[in-house]
Order: sequence, then structure tokens, then C-alpha cells
Amino acid sequence: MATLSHCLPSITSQHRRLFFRFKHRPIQCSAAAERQALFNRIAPVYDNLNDLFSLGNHRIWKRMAVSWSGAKEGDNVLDLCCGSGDLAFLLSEKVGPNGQVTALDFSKEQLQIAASRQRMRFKPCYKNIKWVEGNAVDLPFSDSYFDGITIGYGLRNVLDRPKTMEEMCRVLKKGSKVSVLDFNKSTHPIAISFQDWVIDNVIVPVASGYGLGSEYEYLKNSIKEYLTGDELEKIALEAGFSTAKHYEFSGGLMGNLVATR
Ligand SMILES: C/C(=C\Cc1cc(O)c2ccccc2c1O)CCC[C@H](C)CCC[C@H](C)CCCC(C)C
Ligand SMILES: C[S@@+](CC[C@H](N)C(=O)[O-])C[C@H]1O[C@@H](n2cnc3c(N)ncnc32)[C@H](O)[C@@H]1O
Repeated sequence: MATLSHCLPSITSQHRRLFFRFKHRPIQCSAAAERQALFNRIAPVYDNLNDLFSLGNHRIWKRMAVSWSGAKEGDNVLDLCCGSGDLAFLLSEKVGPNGQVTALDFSKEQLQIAASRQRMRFKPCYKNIKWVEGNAVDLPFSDSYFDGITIGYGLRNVLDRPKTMEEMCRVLKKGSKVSVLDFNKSTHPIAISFQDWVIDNVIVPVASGYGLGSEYEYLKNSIKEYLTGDELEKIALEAGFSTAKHYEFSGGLMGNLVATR
């Protein structure tokens, strides 16, 4: 059984207590383990490259996603596939000291960075964040537990998206929302060509300079294999959500699914 505390020699006991034990199944499937390893490898440069490649725009997109989740003061919310914690920190400010944020990811390196950011940029409300090492397809939470969920650039990367949708529906209270932010799998030829051109000619060459060329090649392929807005709405309804609406923005490059349990 893996506990994150074994892998975190540099964090304080206060922060170590913030991690739950990962009681659920360890990652056994080799495809999932490869993906986990990829996100561990990019963790040290992940935040800086997001700022650089999106010209800071990812911060705006993440604020929009939090707003779409309907999270409010005092809520108990989940940020799934939290990575280095951007959405969790925004949720923390939104729900305030009387609320609670649980932020889950399967990458130890990303969680380690999230915890160190929590220490360094300390705001009183950040005490309300708990970091959890776990798998999005098998959530360690009881039914109807959360008032809202965000998942930013996460659903595209999980191997079993319908199961992840079902899990999110299961742990949400009735009437509460999930906000799923990601690249939009556009059907417009100009948006597709622009996205491909930027990734091939800017993102992959720059990332190659950090030894991460293949990791960012994966990003391009994962967008191609992702779901369109219509397909996302369909899997949300099939998973048990009562309504589902996908919004496109930033010239059709990004998309956000909002589904209500
Ligand atoms: C925060 C963003 C992406 C996170 C992200 C998601 C993934 O699945 C990855 C997989 C593998 C490697 C890295 C990632 C990853 O970083 C969104 C913004 C960051 C993008 C890298 C920037 C995308 C640029 C657009 C194609 C065009 C930008 C136009 C902008 C308005 C200037
Ligand atoms: C592109 S990052 C997004 C991080 C963060 N949400 C953000 O917007 O910056 C995708 C994250 O999903 C996590 N992830 C992918 N598949 C997962 C799974 N099955 N269970 C838990 N986390 C997963 C990765 O470890 C990675 O941190």
C-alpha cells in the first residue's frame, strides 16, 4: 500500500498530515502507469510552461471553470486531477475558511509541488485544502459527498472517461455541478490547423529544450483523441447527470462542459 508520506522527505509533518492514505487500488495497468510517469516527469516545469505557452491565459480559463462549478462560500468541493493545484487554490478562495477543498491526483510529483506552493503562497483560507493521492476512475469518497467538482485538463488524460464521469456523478450531491475544462476538440479546420501549428512549431520545440519533446507530442495526440463537445455532453448524460452543456471559448481552442447531477 502506497502512502505519499514515504515519498515526501522535504515536507513538514503538518503538510504530511494533509495527505490521505491511498487506500484504493495501486495503479496496475501499464498504460495508466506510463501516463502517471509522464505527469511526474513534466511536473518541475509544468506551471512555467503553461504560463509561457498560453501567455498567461490558462489562469483566466481556470477562473472561468471555477465559476462554472457553482462553488460558493462554505461548500465542500473536489478538484479532480488537480496537478500542481491551480484550480484547488482558486476553489479555496471561493469556498473560504468555512469550506473544504479536496484535491486529488495520481502524480506524486505534481502533489508535492502543490503542497510546496500551498506552503509558500500561504493565505489563511489555503488551510482548507487537503491533497489526496488517488485514481480518478475509483474515487475514495462516499456517495453525494461534494457540493461541486472541477476537473481541469484531466478528463482527456484518464483512460476510462465514462467511468470517471460516473464516479464524479456518484460523489456529487443532487443538484450540484461538475465543471470540466479542457482543450476543445474543434471541428473547425482553421482552429484545428492553428492548434496543430502552435504545438508543432512552438510547444514541442521549446519543450524539447527541456528534454520533454515526446511529452508535449502526447499533448497533441491526446487532443486529437479527445471528445467533441457533443460527445462530452452525451457521456455526461449517460453517466447519470440530468443536464449537460458544453461551451467553447478563446476562438474555439478551449472548452468547458458543465453538467448537473
Ligand atoms: C493549462 C493548459 C494545459 C495543461 C496541459 C494539459 C495536458 O494534458 C498536457 C499533457 C502533456 C504535456 C503538457 C500538458 C499540459 O500542459 C492549457 C494551456 C497550455 C498549453 C500548453 C498552451 C496551448 C496553446 C494553444 C494551442 C494556443 C494558445 C493560444 C493562446 C491564446 C496564446
Ligand atoms: C494536464 S494536468 C492538469 C492539472 C491541473 N488540473 C491544471 O489544470 O493545471 C492533468 C493531471 O491529471 C492527472 N491525472 C491523469 N489521469 C489521472 C487519473 N486516472 N487519476 C488521477 N489523476 C490523473 C495527472 O497526474 C495530471 O496531474
